[in-house]
Amino acid sequence: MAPMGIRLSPLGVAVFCLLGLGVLYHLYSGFLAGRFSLFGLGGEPGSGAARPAPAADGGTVDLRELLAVSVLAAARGGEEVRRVRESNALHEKSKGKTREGADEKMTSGDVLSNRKMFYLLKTAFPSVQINTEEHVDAADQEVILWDHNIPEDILREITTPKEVPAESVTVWIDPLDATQEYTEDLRNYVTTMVCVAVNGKPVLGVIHKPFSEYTAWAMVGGGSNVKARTSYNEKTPRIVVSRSHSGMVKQVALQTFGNQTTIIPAGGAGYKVLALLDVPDKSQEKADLYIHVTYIKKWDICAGNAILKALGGQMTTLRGEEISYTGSDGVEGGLLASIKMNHQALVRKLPDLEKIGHN
Ligand SMILES: Nc1ncnc2c1ncn2[C@@H]1O[C@H](COP(=O)(O)O)[C@@H](OP(=O)(O)O)[C@H]1O
Ligand SMILES: [Mg+2]
Repeated sequence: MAPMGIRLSPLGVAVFCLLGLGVLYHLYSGFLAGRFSLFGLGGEPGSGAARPAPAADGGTVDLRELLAVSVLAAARGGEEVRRVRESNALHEKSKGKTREGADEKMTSGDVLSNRKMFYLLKTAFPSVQINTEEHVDAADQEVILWDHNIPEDILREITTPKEVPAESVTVWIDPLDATQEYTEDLRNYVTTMVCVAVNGKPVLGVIHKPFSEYTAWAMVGGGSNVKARTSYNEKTPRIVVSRSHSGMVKQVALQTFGNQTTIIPAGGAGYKVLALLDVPDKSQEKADLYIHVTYIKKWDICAGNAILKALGGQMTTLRGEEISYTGSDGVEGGLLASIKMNHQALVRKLPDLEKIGHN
């Protein structure tokens, strides 16, 4: 007999215990951990407290938080890129040669931007795989803390957290796209980029222009701060192509679309994707298609691929194959990027890369 005459039936006690166990399981499976980090309980803004360590199994990450950190990382990296350019202390080096024999350049802008971007993302999300264009010097670590602030425009577009398993995530960083043009002081082509792939599919993309301080971001199935233009010329498209790794791209473009087609040579894969979109930056040229025929790396293209995909466009190899953003760094089959067009019809028009000898 319980106090005050309340009788506890054995069945009631059993149901109560089962409910209690259910609640404990829910807590243990990380539900609250995700919510706590979302509301900043993992570290008060500016307190210097790091995000709580992930669960032993890697736990989950919130893609909305990852987007906020990616936008911040692209901007912080961009500050380094600008500072180095303005101080004129580029310390230009060659990392080696491309397959076509061009110098693969690296500058202090690439190295310092890489350090900021990598450590900002790594400190906020220690359990995710990060692939970056430049070597990360472990002896030169920097703990850069995220203040857990999610910018207003992201909160407005993406109204709920999006949790995914940490082990499904691959982050790709390009700390300075268009390094060749950076060394030539062609500042408008330069971008910093972050991309997040989930199970190899590009899901988040950030492209930042350090010299005009414009940032485009998008999440597939989430939202974006950039959109497609209202119309594109599919018949005689203006085609944006590489100015420093062009290979046979002009011949391919003219052969496919005829001599009336305008070719726009430009630096940077990030810049060329922005050329397809409705970007307010006045110095940004506009094009209808982006074609690349030589070898290229995943950090150069993943952010653009994610943004195009989020806005209903596509980036594929020239044969129309999807690109998987896990595993190896390189992409062999060239690139075709389009939006508001019949992408597969464009693929059918293009000649086979093998037949044109790759470059
Ligand atoms: N054939 C090739 N081999 C290696 N990297 C290439 C390449 N073609 C393009 N890229 C890289 O892709 C990015 C865009 O190229 P482009 O400006 O020629 O369109 C540049 O990145 P980085 O500047 O980050 O090195 C460039 O180095
Ligand atoms: Mg690059």
